Amino acid sequence: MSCWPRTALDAVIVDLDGTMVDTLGDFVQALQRMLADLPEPFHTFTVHQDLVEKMVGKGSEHLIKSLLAHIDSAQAAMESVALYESAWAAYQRHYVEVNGLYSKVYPGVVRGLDAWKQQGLKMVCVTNKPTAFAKTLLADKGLAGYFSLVVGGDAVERKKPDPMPLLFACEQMDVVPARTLMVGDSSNDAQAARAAGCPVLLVSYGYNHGQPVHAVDADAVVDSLADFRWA
Ligand SMILES: O=C(O)COP(=O)(O)O
Ligand SMILES: [Mg+2]
Repeated sequence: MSCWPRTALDAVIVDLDGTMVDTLGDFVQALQRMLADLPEPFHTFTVHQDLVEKMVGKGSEHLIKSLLAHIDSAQAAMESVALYESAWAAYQRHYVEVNGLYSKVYPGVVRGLDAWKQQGLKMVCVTNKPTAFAKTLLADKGLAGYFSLVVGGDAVERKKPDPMPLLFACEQMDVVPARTLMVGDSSNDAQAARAAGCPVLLVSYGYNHGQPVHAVDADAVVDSLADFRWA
């Protein structure tokens, strides 16, 4: 259970993948189709959801590189630039096709967002997903209207766990980090929040690199955004 005094917060920053939308299915599909465009041994590798769950969260570049290295680290290292460039281009192409089709909004998300909106809190989405993919997904899932801004992984120079995207979001909302709650699902979100000086609330159901989220330094953990309560 989380309890913040209403007077303590002016804004909320909400993470996307693993917090609002379960997107593992989209990632699996895009990665599987990307591999089909690459030579062996990548071509025939089968992508499983539990593998992707451990690799997701640090942006598309990291996800693609982690998967290629997992399949064949020696070859991935040897052909790194050319292999990565064709993988990246294929991934972008396929992700556009699958974005939102194999994903769903987690239970409690709409209730949680509605409650914050009704309280008049400013709301921004900060995700490591590329901005264009994030905006399309939020619109597709009926969540775009909650956010005055979407800061994707390509919007500023550094991604979470760096505090830069959170500080940028606070600047844009004209709020101070200490009065801005970061809501996320992983240590990336928590570390970025701590470094920016934001309080942090984590959800228990997302992707924390395959690690238990309760071990992460956070102010509170909830099983659903609908469980958020004011003190
Ligand atoms: O694309 C990713 O790496 C996931 O992004 P998010 O958890 O920051 O939304
Ligand atoms: Mg996330």
